[in-house]
Amino acid sequence: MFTGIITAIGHIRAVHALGDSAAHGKRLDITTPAGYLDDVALGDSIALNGACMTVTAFDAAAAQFSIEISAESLRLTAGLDQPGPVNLEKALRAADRLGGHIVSGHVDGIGQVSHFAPVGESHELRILAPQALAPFLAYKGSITVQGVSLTVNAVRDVPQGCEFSINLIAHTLAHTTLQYLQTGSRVNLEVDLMARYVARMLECQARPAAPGQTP
Ligand SMILES: Cc1cc2nc3c(=O)[nH]c(=O)nc-3n(C[C@H](O)[C@H](O)[C@H](O)CO)c2cc1C
Ligand SMILES: Nc1c(NC[C@H](O)[C@H](O)[C@H](O)CO)[nH]c(=O)[nH]c1=O
Repeated sequence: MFTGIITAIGHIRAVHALGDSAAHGKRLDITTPAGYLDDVALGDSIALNGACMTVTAFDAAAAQFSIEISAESLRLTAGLDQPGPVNLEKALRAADRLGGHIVSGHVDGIGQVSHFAPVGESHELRILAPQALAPFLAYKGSITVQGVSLTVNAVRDVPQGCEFSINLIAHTLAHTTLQYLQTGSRVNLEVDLMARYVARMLECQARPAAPGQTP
């Protein structure tokens, strides 16, 4: 479990093939700010751009850790197959403040930036999401973009899917990789857990109960 409050920007320094075909995953070597791994142990979960990964090796003194990403996870996520900056979040501890919203670390879909420009003292970010995620996007609902917990300010259905808009404050840009986004950038999306349950309840209510089924 995560909250979507990014705690550091790391860097994917090396991407190693774990086999010689597309069915194989990759090992990523990631560096972090000094001290970031001091409370991390082998097997801990760290989200990379919103995708939960398991620490398979680490050197806290060198501020470096490795994860293995499966071919399946590579297929379902964006940007984790190449060197570059990544948003990092360690898994939630019971005593932590829930500053964002509840995030599982399972990427639900890949969106594409359709607009990113300054507006007043902040920035407007618009993202085109796949049609399958449209039922989970709502005005003032929560969404995770590249692992960052954000508030949806507008949603509209378009022929290619569902476009939503977010207001990004300077603090969020400065502390996340969202500062590097451009029109056309692909981003990992995770929809709000509550929206997922509401959609499922509505789906079940619309269906007649099976014979012998009790409420
Ligand atoms: C606790 C947890 C740990 C995970 N660890 C890994 C991992 O080490 N490697 C991987 O390829 N996928 C892992 N996943 C799955 C990965 O996050 C998922 O495939 C993508 O987010 C796409 O939905 C993990 C998921 C969770 C919830
Ligand atoms: N909800 C919005 C946020 N939230 C704060 C960020 O999640 C946080 O700054 C980031 O994870 C770094 O720690 N920020 C926005 O700019 N816009 C929102 O709607």
